[in-house]
Amino acid sequence: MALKTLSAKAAAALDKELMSTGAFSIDQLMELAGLSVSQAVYRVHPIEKGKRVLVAVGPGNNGGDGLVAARHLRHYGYQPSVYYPKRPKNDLYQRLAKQLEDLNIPFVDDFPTALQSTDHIVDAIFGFSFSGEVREPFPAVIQAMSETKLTVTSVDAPSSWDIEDGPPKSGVGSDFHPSVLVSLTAPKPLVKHFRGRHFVGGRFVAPEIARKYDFEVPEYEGIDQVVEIGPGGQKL
Ligand SMILES: NC(=O)C1=CN([C@@H]2O[C@H](COP(=O)(O)OP(=O)(O)OC[C@H]3O[C@@H](n4cnc5c(N)ncnc54)[C@H](O)[C@@H]3O)[C@@H](O)[C@H]2O)[C@H](O)CC1
Ligand SMILES: [K+]
Repeated sequence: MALKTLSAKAAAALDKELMSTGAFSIDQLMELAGLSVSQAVYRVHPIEKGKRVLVAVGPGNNGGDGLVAARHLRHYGYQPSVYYPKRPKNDLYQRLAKQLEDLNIPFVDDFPTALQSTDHIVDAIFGFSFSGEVREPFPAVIQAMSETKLTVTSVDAPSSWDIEDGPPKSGVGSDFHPSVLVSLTAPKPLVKHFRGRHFVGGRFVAPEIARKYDFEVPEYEGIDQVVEIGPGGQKL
């Protein structure tokens, strides 16, 4: 039996509800989402496999999750670097970036070059609000992640994939198949096209809210912030 999926529309509505009637702030949700991502990276790519992690950060909250993950990874002993070409002026993102600067985490300008000297990649470019064709400057980044032999961990969605229909039929992203996916709160319909290691994270949903949105909160163990499930969302 597979976990129920959450459409892009339902995921956005859930986000809104958590931050209104749910009484969460975006900072809290993003902190827990990014913490989940850092734990998934620690599981699939323990430090002994190489400390360098390149985090590709997009302009929205998916990018924010990536910034948080980079901070936690640094505290675990990794050496993250961050590609962050479109920085919103919003106070939250500025604070997250400042926290990384204070940890001496380098910001890199050229993603394909930075990819030559890393051990692992985190794709935090786009999540459930992505639509249409990938706009500049991200096509070259998606292309580089499609071609690399390194493990790519995608946050919530492989960036460039349609949230309902998966990889584009042609062009940028059509051959992007990350090895790892961390679905936040619940898998999105695109997971039917995913073949790698799959985790669910975002351990902050009350049972009542999950019931309302018709998805299941997975059975997290102990203090874990992620649960590994099957590629298409099957329970393991
Ligand atoms: N409840 C949760 O699970 C939480 C999830 N979080 C994360 O938030 C993202 C969704 O964030 P949102 O800000 O709504 O959008 P995105 O980051 O997916 O992207 C929006 C961003 O991207 C630009 N954009 C859209 N399409 C394109 C395109 N074709 N080309 C270029 N740019 C594009 C758009 O303009 C915006 O700037 C979710 O997936 C989770 O990762 C929260 O962190 C916590 C709660
Ligand atoms: K992503």
